[in-house]
Amino acid sequence: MSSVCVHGLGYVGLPTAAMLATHGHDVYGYDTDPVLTRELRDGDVSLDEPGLEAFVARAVESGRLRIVDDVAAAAYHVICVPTPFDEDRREANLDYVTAAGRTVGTVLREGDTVILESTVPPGTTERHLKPVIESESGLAAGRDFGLAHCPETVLPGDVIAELRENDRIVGGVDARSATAAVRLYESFVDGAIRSTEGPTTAEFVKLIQNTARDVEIALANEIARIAHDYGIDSREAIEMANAHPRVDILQPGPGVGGHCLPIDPWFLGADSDALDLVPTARAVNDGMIEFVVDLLEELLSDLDEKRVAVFGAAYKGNVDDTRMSPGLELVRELQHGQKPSAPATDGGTLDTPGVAIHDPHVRDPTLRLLDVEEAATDAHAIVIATDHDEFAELDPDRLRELMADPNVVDTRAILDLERWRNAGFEARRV
Ligand SMILES: NC(=O)C1=CN([C@@H]2O[C@H](COP(=O)(O)OP(=O)(O)OC[C@H]3O[C@@H](n4cnc5c(N)ncnc54)[C@H](O)[C@@H]3O)[C@@H](O)[C@H]2O)C=CC1
Ligand SMILES: CC(=O)N[C@@H]1[C@@H](OP(=O)(O)OP(=O)(O)OC[C@H]2O[C@@H](n3ccc(=O)[nH]c3=O)[C@H](O)[C@@H]2O)O[C@H](C(=O)O)[C@@H](O)[C@@H]1O
Repeated sequence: MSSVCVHGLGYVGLPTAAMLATHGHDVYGYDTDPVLTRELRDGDVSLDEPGLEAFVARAVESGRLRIVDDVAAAAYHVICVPTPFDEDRREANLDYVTAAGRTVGTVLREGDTVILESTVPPGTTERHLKPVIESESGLAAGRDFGLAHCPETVLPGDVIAELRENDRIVGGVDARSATAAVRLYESFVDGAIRSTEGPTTAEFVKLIQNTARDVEIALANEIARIAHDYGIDSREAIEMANAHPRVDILQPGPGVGGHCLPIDPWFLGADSDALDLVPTARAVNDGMIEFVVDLLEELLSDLDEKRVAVFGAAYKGNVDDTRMSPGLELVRELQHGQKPSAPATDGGTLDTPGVAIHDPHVRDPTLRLLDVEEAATDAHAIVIATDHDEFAELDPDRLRELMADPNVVDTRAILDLERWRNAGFEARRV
């Protein structure tokens, strides 16, 4: 077993650190956010991920996972820092990767191995991270220390199982780097571990996985819009089509959220002009908000002076992550559509009298989140924007009593619409 310093204790780094500790490694969990590290030392895991809090608590209690505020020297450094998309410059923001590389460089020793897990544009490990670490440490990648990219592929909502079960791809800057990185993953991964010819291929593979899913969802979304024009239920049509052994259409919805699928296609295009279908798919997915507004207008004819309750601020069901959430995008769209006389947003919060937001999973003080009944009171329509399990259990009879008008748009096909219609609702479904 080895010593490992995990850089970044978010959705990816925290479960990875706990997993490594569970498998006998001596792990230092390092994060630059002192509030987060203090909370973690107090046993407080704020991420809404099934089983994660207990998993981390066991790793900490075992003494093998130490949450630290100062970077520690270790045989392995695993970098799990954010790589957001810079909307203005239309490129990946690699500042966190640079900072992590510098920090690693201050404690790096000959024989150590550095692994970048963050999702990055092709070429980042070789052309960006390598020179940063080399100049800070005075050591050479491949000769003095190992350097590899091993993209993370866990699905939020099932992270602990997928960390163990998913196949992994490892791309080292040389064979020794790859061997060292593979050895670390072999200690806890049940899936296959494949080595690629260099880190750039590994970076590319990760990006085409997420791009493929984004494009496939775009097809489902376009089918939903076409089906609407024919008065056909797209969900039923898709289910029928998927009975064919070689057809597997995904589910339409209000668009694609999260901080991966909507941005990774742009990372893929960082150094290539060959993207054609991919940006079109992005536009189709982003355009679904407009379609949801169209469905609302079908029900309400005019959105002026109407109160809409958006149920679901998280980007998908049963998670608390609101990054690039279609539900919040819909809220913004509805706010912009309000008459100029309507009250402006409140100090940057997503809050106007005409739009109410409810989400039982999200705890975000910058959003004025209401409970179910407050959100529904005097509303002219409810939009189900996220497929949280709780929404399938909503009581249409009670909601009808509270609402100004009983209308519902179910963008996730999670409601029993017959029951809602029997309760007096006018309903639309994406
Ligand atoms: N969330 C997900 O489901 C998945 C994310 N990824 C990728 O993994 C990477 C990390 O994503 P998340 O864990 O979701 O991010 P996150 O935002 O949840 O966590 C990142 C953590 O890194 C910390 N940090 C920032 N700079 C640091 C530095 N220089 N040194 C140490 N810590 C630092 C932040 O304080 C934060 O706690 C991203 O590249 C993301 O695209 C890949 C697969 C799945
Ligand atoms: C190829 C793939 O499945 N990638 C995963 C993805 O996680 P993420 O939670 O973003 O994926 P997701 O469950 O497809 O959700 C993304 C978005 O797409 C929407 N969605 C998803 C499936 C579908 O049929 N229809 C649909 O509209 C979701 O509601 C959500 O808004 O991106 C993760 C990442 O890279 O961060 C990656 O680790 C995960 O394995």
